[in-house]
Amino acid sequence: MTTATSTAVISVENVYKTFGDLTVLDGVSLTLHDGEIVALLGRSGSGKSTLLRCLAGLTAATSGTVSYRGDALNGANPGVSMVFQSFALLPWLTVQENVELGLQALSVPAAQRRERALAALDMIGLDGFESAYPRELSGGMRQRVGFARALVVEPDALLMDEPFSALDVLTSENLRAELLRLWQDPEFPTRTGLIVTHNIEEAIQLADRVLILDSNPGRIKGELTIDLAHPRDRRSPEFESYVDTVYEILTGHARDGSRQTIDALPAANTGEIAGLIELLHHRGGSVGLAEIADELRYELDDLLPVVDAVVMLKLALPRGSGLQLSEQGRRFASADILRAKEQFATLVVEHAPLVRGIVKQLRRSDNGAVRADTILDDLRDTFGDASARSQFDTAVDWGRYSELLEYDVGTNRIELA
Ligand SMILES: Nc1ncnc2c1ncn2[C@@H]1O[C@H](COP(=O)(O)OP(=O)(O)OP(=O)(O)O)[C@@H](O)[C@H]1O
Repeated sequence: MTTATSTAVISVENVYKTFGDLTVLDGVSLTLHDGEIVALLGRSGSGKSTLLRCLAGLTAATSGTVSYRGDALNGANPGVSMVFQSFALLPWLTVQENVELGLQALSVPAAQRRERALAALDMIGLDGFESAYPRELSGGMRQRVGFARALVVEPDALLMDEPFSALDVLTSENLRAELLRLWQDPEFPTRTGLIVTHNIEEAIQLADRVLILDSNPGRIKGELTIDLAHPRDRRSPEFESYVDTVYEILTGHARDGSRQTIDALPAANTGEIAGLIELLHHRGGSVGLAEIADELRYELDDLLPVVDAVVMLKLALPRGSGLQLSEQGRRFASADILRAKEQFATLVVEHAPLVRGIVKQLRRSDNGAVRADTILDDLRDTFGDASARSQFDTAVDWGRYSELLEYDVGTNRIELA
């Protein structure tokens, strides 16, 4: 991995991508330079995979341009290979045949295909597994095949969509380290890479530059150059300080008001919310998010909705890269269960317009009850099919806990508690 030069391998200029009414990418621009590894971080649904597919030319942007070495793409990007979270191997082909596939598409003669596939398998530590079938291999070995298949064509740039997230911690650690070793070898032909990940530490460990994507709609929210020599020590204060900075950017609340779903409930249940407040209370009221994630072994996508929820309900306030318990939060943590529920009800009515709206609807109805389907349909109109169910589940959970409402699955009715 060398210092990035200014030669652009892939450029994305002002790309918009919509699916029907949903704007997934909203004017995204980025350049992938020769010789650099870039990590793309963002919450679930922020459009990371969509952006990666635009770079690969697998999805056309609704507007804006994607160029490979100066030429605007019109179809698949000829300079890239991809590695997927799901490995995407063909189960009826051997390891060797899977790796040869990419070369077949390039019409490389059979003898050369065989030779190059063997060399790629050797390089990635799969020597001896040529005739195995994917089902005979562990997840880590299968992903090695995924890497060998992508690298055998010696692509200009490697695009990776969460390549390690289906692997256990040790296996992914091991494969990441090997990939870094390959990248540091000056003979390694693929010099440029983009990796989509949920994992902040993974991003900082691998990348020269980390881009943070905002959601609803997806925009580049922040960028961080990682100025640390390899191998990078996760426990070093410099590494930890980069982790904190990423959290700060990810949870930053300086938005320009264009969020479509400003009233959406974060997908956090009341058990998690109470648990986080308890943890903050035990820690004297203030904790860094990196520390919380570490302690709870929470992935980014587990932690951020709970953080959003406690901030939304004003139980805690964002403070730099951490959280600070509010006066309300302190009272909530010290209260007995009955008082805690009462307080939660007040906060929900005050700060969660969606739950407040449902309670109002129940009060306006003749008998204090509404069919759950009616509420789900309303949520579909506002949030779309994909998010309506999770909004419903969260609203019901918050409403039940605070004893504002009851939900009977049998009769499909929601009613005032
Ligand atoms: N082909 C499609 N048709 C309709 N909506 C889509 C399509 N592909 C993606 N989306 C929507 O676009 C949004 C962004 O999806 P995308 O997979 O790019 O996000 P992501 O950041 O990669 O998410 P994750 O981290 O969960 O993989 C989501 O709301 C998703 O439902």
